[in-house]
Amino acid sequence: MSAEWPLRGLYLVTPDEPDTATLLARVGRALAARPVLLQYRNKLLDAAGRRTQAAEVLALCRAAGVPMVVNDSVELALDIAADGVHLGRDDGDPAAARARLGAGRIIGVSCYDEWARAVAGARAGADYLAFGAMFASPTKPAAVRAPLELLGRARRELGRPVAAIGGITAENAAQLVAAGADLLAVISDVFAAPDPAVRGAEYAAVFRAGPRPAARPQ
Ligand SMILES: Cc1ncc(COP(=O)(O)OP(=O)(O)O)c(N)n1
Ligand SMILES: Cc1ncsc1CCOP(=O)(O)O
Ligand SMILES: [Mg+2]
Repeated sequence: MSAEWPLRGLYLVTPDEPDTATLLARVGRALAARPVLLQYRNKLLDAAGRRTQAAEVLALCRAAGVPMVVNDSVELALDIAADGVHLGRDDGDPAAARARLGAGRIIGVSCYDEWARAVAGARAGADYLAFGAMFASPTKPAAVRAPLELLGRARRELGRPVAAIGGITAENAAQLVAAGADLLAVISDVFAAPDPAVRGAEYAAVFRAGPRPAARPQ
């Protein structure tokens, strides 16, 4: 499936949940919040376990009409026919990923706090550029922190949707959208909530108040 363009809204990223039934129940609730994108991410399971979970989460996303990208692995994205991939600095070259995945799939690139990575990611054909951690992250406490100003600069100068990640909550989300974030990538605040559907739905109001969407890259 193709993503609604421009990409703008809640971007859910799955937690490291080893029990697949538990994960699927949480993802099912979270999808009711109507995220614009979901990333399957698991840093604990082996490759076979990740493949099983990713394929099942993808089936839920398809039923909900939500595009799903896979963290770290172009191979896994191709294997399960996911909608794309998210790549960090250790996950391979975005231009090579584009050559393998073709034009229609989504490629997201981690830029951390580095402007040069964002410029290179845009040149390589990334569909969105991700910055962060914006706040202290319960999931990744050692993640480098990125300044808020990078969001607006990337939005103005690079013509790609800008994702913010790291420690985002429904309470601190508005300042990120006001600063230029198109996508808010969230793990704990939604998936650790008593009901991910209720918590996820709290993000919608933040986007209604934010700046206009970035133009689609050519
Ligand atoms: C939307 C989004 N932004 C950043 C990341 C982090 O990617 P990476 O640096 O490769 O770290 P891991 O997620 O692989 O631990 C992300 N996954 N998603
Ligand atoms: C993958 C990643 N990269 C930077 S922070 C982070 C984790 C975000 O999770 P949370 O929303 O729980 O802070
Ligand atoms: Mg990675």
